[in-house]
Amino acid sequence: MNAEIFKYTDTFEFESGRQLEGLEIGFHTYGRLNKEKNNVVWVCHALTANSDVLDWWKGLVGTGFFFNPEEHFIVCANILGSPYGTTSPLSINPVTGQPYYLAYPQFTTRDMVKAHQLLADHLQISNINILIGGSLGGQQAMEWAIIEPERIKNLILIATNAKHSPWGIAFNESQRLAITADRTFYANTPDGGQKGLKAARTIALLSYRTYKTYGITQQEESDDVQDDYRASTYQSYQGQKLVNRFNAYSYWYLTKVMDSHNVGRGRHGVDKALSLIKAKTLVIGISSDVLFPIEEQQYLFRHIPKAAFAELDSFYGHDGFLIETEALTNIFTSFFKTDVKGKIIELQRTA
Ligand SMILES: CC(=O)SCCNC(=O)CCNC(=O)[C@H](O)C(C)(C)COP(=O)(O)OP(=O)(O)OC[C@H]1O[C@@H](n2cnc3c(N)ncnc32)[C@H](O)[C@@H]1OP(=O)(O)O
Ligand SMILES: N[C@@H](CCO)C(=O)O
Repeated sequence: MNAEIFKYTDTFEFESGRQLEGLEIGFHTYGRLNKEKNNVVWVCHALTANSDVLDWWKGLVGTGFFFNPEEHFIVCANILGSPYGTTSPLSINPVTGQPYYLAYPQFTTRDMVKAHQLLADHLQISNINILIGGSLGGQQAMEWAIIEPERIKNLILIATNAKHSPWGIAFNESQRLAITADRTFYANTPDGGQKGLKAARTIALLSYRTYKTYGITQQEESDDVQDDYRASTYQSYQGQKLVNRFNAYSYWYLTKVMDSHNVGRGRHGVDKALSLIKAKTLVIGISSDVLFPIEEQQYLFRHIPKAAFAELDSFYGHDGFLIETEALTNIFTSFFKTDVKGKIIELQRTA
């Protein structure tokens, strides 16, 4: 299903003060807004996904699943800078008549939320019953719950953090170094930096999965192999898979967005910012996540006023938030049955 496009006719101003004309936002909706306007589920997607959440979060979203279009009005918007319908570095700048590429303004998770707010207003959504996101999606959801505490009733934050860590920034910087080592990145063409992007994705994968994931899925069956290992072709395949559906410029900007994520900026610190959240909040950490270790979600749990916490015990690592839909469904079900503040939801074992 193609994304619908919302065209914003005013000038969009970024947190940095820079401006963009003719902002377009790609989005999907599923189901209908009910008469009481209280059935909205808003999904914030992560780094390279798109607004078709029914496609990439199968098992959680769709008829018969936890987020059910027959019951909920489900909305997902393609994030700023991403190439699935929203204005990105490959879009034409209406002022110059040329694609932006590296002239695209640098932006932040707060700018992403500002774009979501514009779309929510356009769709006449005044209240969001459940706002949910994992990873970069969780960073956006958290920002939104701080910026507009009254609009968000329930908040689900998965495998995410309040301030991007030096470790996460280092992973992103290594990926950008891979991209800029490919000099075609500076050519400003739609396929610029593709070899660099391929290498960058393989670096990222090492942070999304674990020693154990590779051990289980990429183990050689024979002791006699001396080259062309499964783990090697897997890396190469995954890098190319991203190149086939994404571009180096969007990737560059979106990794910078993650780096600058810090809910405490201009708000007297992270703890103070988190204390502003009014939503009933579920924080989920994944036991094997090396990119957003579980301590980061425990921190959120301790500082968000009405929070519950669940640990998802998965061998998939960070990407478990995209894969472990059955365990997530069980956790959500427990969470919505309780009103107890500070509850630790039973550990979910999947592997
Ligand atoms: C427009 C679009 O297409 S958007 C696509 C949606 N993407 C998103 O939403 C982004 C978020 N999603 C993701 O990051 C991923 O899809 C995840 C984490 C959910 C799952 O990752 P996957 O790559 O599907 O799973 P996994 O790591 O098991 O790899 C499976 C793939 O690697 C291939 N593979 C596995 N082992 C090897 C190997 N040794 N050598 C080469 N290829 C291999 C499989 O054949 C399979 O290929 P396919 O994707 O073409 O079917
Ligand atoms: N695998 C995810 C990033 C992990 O947060 C994506 O490609 O969007």
